[in-house]
Amino acid sequence: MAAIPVVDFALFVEDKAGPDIARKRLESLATINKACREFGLFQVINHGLDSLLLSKVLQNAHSFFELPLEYKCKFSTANNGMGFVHRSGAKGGPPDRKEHFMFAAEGKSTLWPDLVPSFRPDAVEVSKQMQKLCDNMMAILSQSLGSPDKTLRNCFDKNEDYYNFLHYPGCSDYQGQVLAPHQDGTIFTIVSQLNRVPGYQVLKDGTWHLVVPVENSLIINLGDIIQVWTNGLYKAAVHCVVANKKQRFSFVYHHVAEGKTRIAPLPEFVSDQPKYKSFLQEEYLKLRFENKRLGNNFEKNITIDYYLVD
Ligand SMILES: O=C(O)CCC(=O)C(=O)O
Ligand SMILES: [Fe+2]
Repeated sequence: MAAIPVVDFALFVEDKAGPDIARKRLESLATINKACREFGLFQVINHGLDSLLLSKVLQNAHSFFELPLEYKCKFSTANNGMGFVHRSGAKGGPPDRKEHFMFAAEGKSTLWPDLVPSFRPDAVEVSKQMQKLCDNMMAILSQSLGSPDKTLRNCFDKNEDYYNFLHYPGCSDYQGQVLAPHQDGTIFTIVSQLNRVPGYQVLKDGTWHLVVPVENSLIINLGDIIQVWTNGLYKAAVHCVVANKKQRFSFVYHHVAEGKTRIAPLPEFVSDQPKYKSFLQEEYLKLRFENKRLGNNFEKNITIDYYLVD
């Protein structure tokens, strides 16, 4: 089975020099390039996120999700997928066996659970650290494409990130998918498998690969927008979560360009014809959300293929 590469980010974030470091960086960039073309995904260690903070985030998520459903439902907003959502998934298809609590990273309007007082400060702090990692990651991904550091970052002015705490209850009598296969409508998504219970899988050449949680690692999962910018060179990861006997917690950070950003293939990645028409980020997210909510046909959820040039 093809292994999912684990990249040591210390090579990039630490201020070191020397021929050995330069060579290792080039090797890692080649590893990232291959993984992004084949899986749309890789793992990173030494990413700069505070591991103690992530263990507090896990504790907070644990404390919140074990509260009564009635209390958690006070944090449902129902209009844009933000807030608490008990079981989601496209109508007409099986519901996902999970609950989640989603926030806009700017954090303006979402209510915070008063019964878990550390939830908010810890989430705000981890989101700040994630933002820094996103900026570094954009530069590294650009380098991995053989382009200047700012190439991908110059595609948008501002970002509108959001993040999500997920809880998958343990399943003793079910072994299928608990989160349906999908690609994220993001630039990329960073996933922390908080309590290291396996479940996250990625699809490659028709086979699902389990992304085994490595201690203190994060999954970098490319989304549709990088796929469009690179005209299909880098893939958005097709991923799902499968059941585990143990309950599973994850923290997922979605790096997203501001709604008014126009998305189109970058000329440097188009040799013949652009594969995608241009569109607004907000238009795509709205289409995806409405399609999911109306769920007129489970098989026909809107994906990035909607913008393929005929
Ligand atoms: O919970 C996970 O590990 C993955 C969640 C996910 O794919 C998503 O929220 O888009
Ligand atoms: Fe996802």
